[in-house]
Amino acid sequence: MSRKKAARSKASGAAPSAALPPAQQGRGRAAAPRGSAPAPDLPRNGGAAAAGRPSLSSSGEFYDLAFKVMLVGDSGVGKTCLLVRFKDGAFLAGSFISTVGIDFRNKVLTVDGVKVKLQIWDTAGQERFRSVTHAYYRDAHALLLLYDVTNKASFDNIQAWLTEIHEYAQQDVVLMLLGNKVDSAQDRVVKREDGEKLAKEYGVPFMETSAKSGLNVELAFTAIAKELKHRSMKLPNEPKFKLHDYVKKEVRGSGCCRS
Ligand SMILES: Nc1nc2c(ncn2[C@@H]2O[C@H](COP(=O)(O)OP(=O)(O)OP(=O)(O)O)[C@@H](O)[C@H]2O)c(=O)[nH]1
Ligand SMILES: [Mg+2]
Repeated sequence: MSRKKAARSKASGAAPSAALPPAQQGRGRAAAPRGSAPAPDLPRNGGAAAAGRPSLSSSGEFYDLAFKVMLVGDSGVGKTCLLVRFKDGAFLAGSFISTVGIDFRNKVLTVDGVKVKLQIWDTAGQERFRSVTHAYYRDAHALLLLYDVTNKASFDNIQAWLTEIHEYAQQDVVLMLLGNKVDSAQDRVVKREDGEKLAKEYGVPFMETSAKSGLNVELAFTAIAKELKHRSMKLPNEPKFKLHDYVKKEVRGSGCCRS
């Protein structure tokens, strides 16, 4: 199978739900040594509170399903800022503090009346932490792969990231490509059409985001949560959820600033 075809095949298939043990709730950081197994060990089968028994998150919120989402991409593309925007509704302005190792935050969303907890792992984009990141891929139910629209190299590296994802992530992982920092219109070097073309080539949903303005940030995580929820609890007579169609319908252009 060619790399492109292989990467494309990852975007399809069913992702199971997962229960998070209480120890993995809340916020955490783990800088695993080279090649070691990651701290979180989320079951890929079985589903959280699968038998209608909700679990309680560390913030006191009940949830029905829990999934692990990973943010990946070059250093500086805005992974940490995207997570902070989603979790806290704020933008981390000022000097850039590169992530060391790996960090996570939890957020519970309501998706079609179901409480879905996302445990979101923020990885370090720097090359020297790559082996740490590799160890976490296998437990991820979804991956948000980011590039920076003001940084051509980060876009050119997307193919290498997809190869890595193909190598280390589960075959049925939900994948989405995000072109971040669209608020910096004057510094843009990657056109939206180029992002769309690449995403189409690999068969993955795509949207442009801004951690600064909040554009499409909520949507990116909600779309992932919806896809994972639908894969794990398909109700009888419920129409099939189509992630690509949902993203196309809901996505906002960079001309406006709605989150
Ligand atoms: N204008 C603009 N700047 C952003 C945006 N997102 C992040 N930044 C800036 O980009 C820099 C890097 O952001 P981070 O979120 O720390 O980048 P990262 O991908 O987590 O980087 P690593 O932790 O090294 O992998 C910071 O100076 C942010 O303020 C955005 O949407 N718009
Ligand atoms: Mg970071």
